[in-house]
Amino acid sequence: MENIKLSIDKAFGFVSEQAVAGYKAQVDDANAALHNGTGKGSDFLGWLNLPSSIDEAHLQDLEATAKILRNNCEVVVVIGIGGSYLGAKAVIDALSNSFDWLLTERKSPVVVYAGQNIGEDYLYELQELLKTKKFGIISISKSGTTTEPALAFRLLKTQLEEEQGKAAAQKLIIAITDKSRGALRTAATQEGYKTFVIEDNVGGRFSVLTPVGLLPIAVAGFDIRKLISGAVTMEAKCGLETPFEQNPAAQYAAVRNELYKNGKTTEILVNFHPKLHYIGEWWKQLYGESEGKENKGIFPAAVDFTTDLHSMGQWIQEGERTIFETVISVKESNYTKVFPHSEENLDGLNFLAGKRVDEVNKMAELGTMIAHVDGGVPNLKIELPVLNEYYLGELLYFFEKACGISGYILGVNPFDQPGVEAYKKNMFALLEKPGFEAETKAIKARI
Ligand SMILES: O=P(O)(O)OC[C@H]1O[C@H](O)[C@H](O)[C@@H](O)[C@@H]1O
Repeated sequence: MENIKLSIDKAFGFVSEQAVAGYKAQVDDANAALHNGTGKGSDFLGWLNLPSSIDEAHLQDLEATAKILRNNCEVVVVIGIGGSYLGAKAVIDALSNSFDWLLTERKSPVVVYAGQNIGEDYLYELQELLKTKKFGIISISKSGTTTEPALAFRLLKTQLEEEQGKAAAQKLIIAITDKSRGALRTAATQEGYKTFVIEDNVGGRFSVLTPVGLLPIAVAGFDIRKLISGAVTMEAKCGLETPFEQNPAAQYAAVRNELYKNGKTTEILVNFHPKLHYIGEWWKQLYGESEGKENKGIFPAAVDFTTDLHSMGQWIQEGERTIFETVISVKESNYTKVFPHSEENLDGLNFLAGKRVDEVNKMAELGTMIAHVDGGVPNLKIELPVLNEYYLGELLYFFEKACGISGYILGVNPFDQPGVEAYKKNMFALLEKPGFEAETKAIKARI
């Protein structure tokens, strides 16, 4: 069976193969530190052996819960922010019909999201729409105290209870949170919601293969067993037994650190498949929060090609030479669409007649890679044989493992995010949250 494949040879005009190979000892140490729990943040390594440790009872519980929502809801609102929604959205978008919400003969509820912003119009419009739909809620927050999802949950819980009555609403709300701490846990216990636990040792951005990602993905009708099975394959392939040269996570971690050392301070994750946009968003959180600290870290950016070649393409081709690209390429499309011949040939496109759309896309991909490498942009490539649950599972775990190794090579703790607290403190001070009196006074004096 094929696996996702990493190619790093198009970086070698910019950094030497020898220099990348020279990371072997460091990478092996980093990988060992992860597996032995001897590195920074070692109390957050629950994701490391997670795929292979998921048991049948847990899967059945997830599937049974998903079934209740699938049978009773036209719309399921996933409430969460950051790691508490990006993984689910990335996988669901990657696997869904591009026009999912317009499909009339539905087999699965439409999954929508809330609590990932504080948009008043967004929440108003969502609530208006939900007045006409049978809906359920999956409320996700590891800490159980994050403002954005808490706010959305209060609004939507109230709406559901008013529309359905408290007893019926209770059956349509699932909470995924800490086992004992936080306001969401308190509410779940008090109201008797079905809950799933996010273990202490799994950070939000590494939680896609916990119920945080798995339940919404199952609700959307996708096969979480295949997703996990792909992740299990990658867990073995990126494990301690695999030598540096054959370990994709080790190779990716090594080459991106060497590129960084040589002034490539921004990594752009590229896709040529519109369904992968949110894989880029998930990846940005994973690498941004893991590596961006102590005044260092590659800045993670993402683009959708060919769309963004007509906007960001100029900058990438000729702007500051501090970037490299990591291209996610999907080898085989799921469907076939062939360009027809035209007698008039008014658009001059007869040279494409008989070719598949994907062949044009692939030539765009190849042409872009050559142009960008020529223009001074190192290119890495990750190829998925096809877009399905299994290879997405491989991809997600590959990125997680590489992130852990890469963060250790950089010398940071890849599993904390102290920097995100600063805005929260200011927001609470400005909103005069009880307990923030001194901060309120201090910040008001500054504005
Ligand atoms: O799941 P929660 O505790 O609500 O956290 C949601 C997100 O917000 C936080 O501020 C962190 O920066 C993220 O790492 C986290 O994924």
